[in-house]
Amino acid sequence: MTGLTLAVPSKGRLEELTREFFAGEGLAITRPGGARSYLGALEGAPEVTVRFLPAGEIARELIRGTVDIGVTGRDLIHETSESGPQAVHFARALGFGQANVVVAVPDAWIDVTHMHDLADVASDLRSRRKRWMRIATKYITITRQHFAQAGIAEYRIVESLGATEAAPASGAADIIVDITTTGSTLAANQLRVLEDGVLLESEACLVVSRTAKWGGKRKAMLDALLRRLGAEAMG
Ligand SMILES: Nc1ncnc2c1ncn2[C@@H]1O[C@H](COP(=O)(O)OP(=O)(O)OP(=O)(O)O)[C@@H](O)[C@H]1O
Ligand SMILES: O=P(O)(O)OC[C@H]1O[C@H](OP(=O)(O)OP(=O)(O)O)[C@H](O)[C@@H]1O
Repeated sequence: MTGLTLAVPSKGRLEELTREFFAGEGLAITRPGGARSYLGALEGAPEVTVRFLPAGEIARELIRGTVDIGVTGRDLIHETSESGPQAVHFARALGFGQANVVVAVPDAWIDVTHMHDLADVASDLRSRRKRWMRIATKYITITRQHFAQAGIAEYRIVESLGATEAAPASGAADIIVDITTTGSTLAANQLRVLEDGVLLESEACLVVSRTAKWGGKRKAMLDALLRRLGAEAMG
């Protein structure tokens, strides 16, 4: 395989803005097979094959080395695997898709303002109520990593794939780890971000796989493409 594979979001909030980014750099994405086709091209860069994939799949394939370059959220690289960030090179932040992964607690927990307060809540629940503190999230890897760093081990994750903010009020969990942009969903559900509760600041990025095979002419092609896209070379 001598050409380069570029994966771009096939749907969701990053799709349109990714298309605008490439067009703005003079390398418009084309989809000769029509809207339902999963293969495309970059106008003016015939060495590149475009693949249309969901953002989460792009993160997985970049880490595995089965696509060379991709556009996905920084959070999805961190969430896919703890070693994900080492398997890729973040070549350029794209200025859209901004969101923070945060720890939020019910507004009513007035004494709980920092991560270290959660450690107290967790051990209190264990010793007095004989149960674990429950965290609703779809960000399991990021939650485990940051709670371990904060020295908090007494909790259980309740996996939540949608409407995570509803979990504390419904009794499905005590607190949440989720993404927020404007904060309005958290506020509408009477939840508050801890003062040191921003676990990750994310945005859409142009990402290069370090685990792909970079022999032969492919590294030179990559360097040239990154230059055209105003992105940082992979060292
Ligand atoms: N308000 C937001 N809520 C969720 N994700 C957001 C938000 N703002 C930006 N993002 C980013 O968008 C990316 C998620 O895109 P993705 O296409 O997987 O999800 P989506 O647009 O919600 O579609 P779906 O959930 O239907 O798969 C993540 O990198 C995430 O950080
Ligand atoms: O801080 P805010 O600006 O309120 O945005 C945050 C919310 O937006 C996203 O949900 P969305 O409604 O897009 O649904 P989805 O996660 O299922 O795509 C995210 O999961 C949060 O619930």
